[in-house]
Amino acid sequence: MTEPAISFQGVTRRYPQKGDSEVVALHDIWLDVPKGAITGIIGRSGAGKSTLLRMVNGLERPSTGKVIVNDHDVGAASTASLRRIRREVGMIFQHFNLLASRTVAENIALPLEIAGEDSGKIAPRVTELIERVGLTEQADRYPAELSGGQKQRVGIARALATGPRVLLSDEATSALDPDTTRQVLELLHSINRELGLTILLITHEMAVVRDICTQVAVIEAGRIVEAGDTYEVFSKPAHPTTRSFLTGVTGVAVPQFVAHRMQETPPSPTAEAVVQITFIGNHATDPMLARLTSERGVSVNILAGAIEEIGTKPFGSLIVALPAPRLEESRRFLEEHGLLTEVLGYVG
Ligand SMILES: Nc1ncnc2c1ncn2[C@@H]1O[C@H](COP(=O)(O)OP(=O)(O)OP(=O)(O)O)[C@@H](O)[C@H]1O
Repeated sequence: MTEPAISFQGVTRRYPQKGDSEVVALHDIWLDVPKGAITGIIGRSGAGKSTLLRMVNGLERPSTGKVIVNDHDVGAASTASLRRIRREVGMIFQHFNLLASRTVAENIALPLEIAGEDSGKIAPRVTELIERVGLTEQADRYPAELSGGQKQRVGIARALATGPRVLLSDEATSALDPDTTRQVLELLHSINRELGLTILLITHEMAVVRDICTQVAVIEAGRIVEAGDTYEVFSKPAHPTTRSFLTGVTGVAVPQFVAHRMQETPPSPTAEAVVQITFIGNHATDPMLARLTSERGVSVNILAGAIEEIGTKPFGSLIVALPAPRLEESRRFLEEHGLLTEVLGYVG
């Protein structure tokens, strides 16, 4: 691998609490973020995502270990070199963090003013950035007059103003509706491609990872539990946390007529188990379900399903009902053939 853009080397972050106790927000993190890629860090609330991201621009410092960004040791940087590093690392936020009293153009100009850029150079640079994010008509509007998606475009243009090599994204689409989310992710993707910018984003949504990340790291209780190429991790998720993020990602739901009857344990000896089956790549479910019936004599009832793509590769989910007494045997059969299964409940 070529030199990584960001390298976490044995990073631990402790927060002292009252008395002798402490919170260990990050525990011995080793992670390389490749140059020019889009890397996603996914984890539940409190897993340590923000702490990890904030290490990259020096808003947090490691208690032990090193964070190397474009060859700078950020944790050990002086205030002056931290200022230089921050020019190379842009950041966008869930709630945009725009100044309400400044127009779109003035918000985007701000980092250039702070960096002491010549005033003659600021206006053309701002125009170029506004064009890049598609806000030419909104240049003189104030944040309150913009939609959420437009506000995030201003955030992106502002983060790009000083020509960073790395862009950090802190849940940048969490406050947006699905259509706007898709547009903002497409913009990030095109910036990554056209400027060769390294993007490191944190999210709690696997759909964001599926849509634009080529690399993913799963974080749980301050530890990286799984990391690698997105498609590889999606194809062979080893950790239960990764699997639970994956089974939720297709948005396939149990139909209402089943959902309202579902229970946590089998209500009768003839009950059926409702199972979500997730499949990736070339594992076609149809033959596997047909084989479960023909070879094992298990009848399978399909309740819902959808197929999507990661990059150009298929990724799908089915919800089926099958006889509860045959559940464990059926799950083993499907999992041995590369499908993921999760029991959602039982119906009588
Ligand atoms: N300044 C702080 N002082 C004490 N504890 C902190 C501090 N910042 C974070 N923590 C703790 O560290 C852990 C990780 O927090 P962090 O904000 O990094 O998680 P997260 O994955 O970003 O969560 P969320 O998605 O909810 O933002 C949590 O247990 C949190 O309470």
